[in-house]
Amino acid sequence: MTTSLVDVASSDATLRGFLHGLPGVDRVGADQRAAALATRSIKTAAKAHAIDLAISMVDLTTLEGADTPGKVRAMCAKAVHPDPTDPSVPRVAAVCVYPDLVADAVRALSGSGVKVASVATAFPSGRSSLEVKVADTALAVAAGADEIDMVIDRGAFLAGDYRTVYEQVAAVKAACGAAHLKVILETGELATYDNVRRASWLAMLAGADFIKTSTGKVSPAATLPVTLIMLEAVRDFRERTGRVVGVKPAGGIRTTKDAIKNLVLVKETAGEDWLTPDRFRLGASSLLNDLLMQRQKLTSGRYAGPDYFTVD
Ligand SMILES: O=C[C@H](O)COP(=O)(O)O
Repeated sequence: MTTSLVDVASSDATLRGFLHGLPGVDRVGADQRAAALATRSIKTAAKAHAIDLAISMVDLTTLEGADTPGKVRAMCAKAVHPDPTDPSVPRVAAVCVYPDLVADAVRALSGSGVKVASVATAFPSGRSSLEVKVADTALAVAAGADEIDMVIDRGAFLAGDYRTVYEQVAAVKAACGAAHLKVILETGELATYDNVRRASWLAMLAGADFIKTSTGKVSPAATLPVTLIMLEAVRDFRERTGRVVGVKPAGGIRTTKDAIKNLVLVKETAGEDWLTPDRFRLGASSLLNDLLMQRQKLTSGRYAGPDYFTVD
């Protein structure tokens, strides 16, 4: 990290000064650029490649109060072999579950190469003490989670208390040990694009390995302009510090078209370097089946019937 960025977090005033000194986001420009990139058409060969890449980037997610070990085991089987009749379909990147279901996912995925991600830190609201957030994280990691998806304290952020957010992210990062930390900004609650840029930098300064748009519980979730702003942030952060941070849009991504629009955005904003599951994920509970259906349509020329794939 350059000296200037190390110093940024040394006091409340320097942290605030740095975040408020970031260039403002041109709202109209960001909306227009995202909309223009979303209309790019891609050739059939590129589409086949994009679908497999998107499958390999999916964090297959279930975050419902009614989740059961059985549902998680079924999801894990699908994560490893998305289409059991076609071994050429790649596995997904990770499954994402509540902390109490991590052990079930770890058992079901043993040796598969699919990572286990767990939400933590009083997901989705983030309303608990730092002690509880750290314990929530430590328990998920002890149960075998490879990745932790934490939520920021939006109340503190919006009140301008950046120090609290910074310290919470840093403490949770320490509790992660070797596990990777994704920091959820919940952009639908951040009110402005400038805040999305500030929250992205704040999370990265505090140690995030990934920045993630949303919990999936708040609308709007992963919009293209917001993902664009976050991709610019990781690009600029690497330029400034040499450190690579990933991006995970999550929430409301349901179709192959949505996934491909995201991949175009990655290529045109952060660059091709980011087109890998180590640097880009798609958090989604019900995207995978559409990717599988479109993949089959490309290979066989026709769609499978609606009952062909198991329910996401
Ligand atoms: O982290 C992922 C999200 O919770 C998934 O949201 P979704 O159900 O809208 O796909």
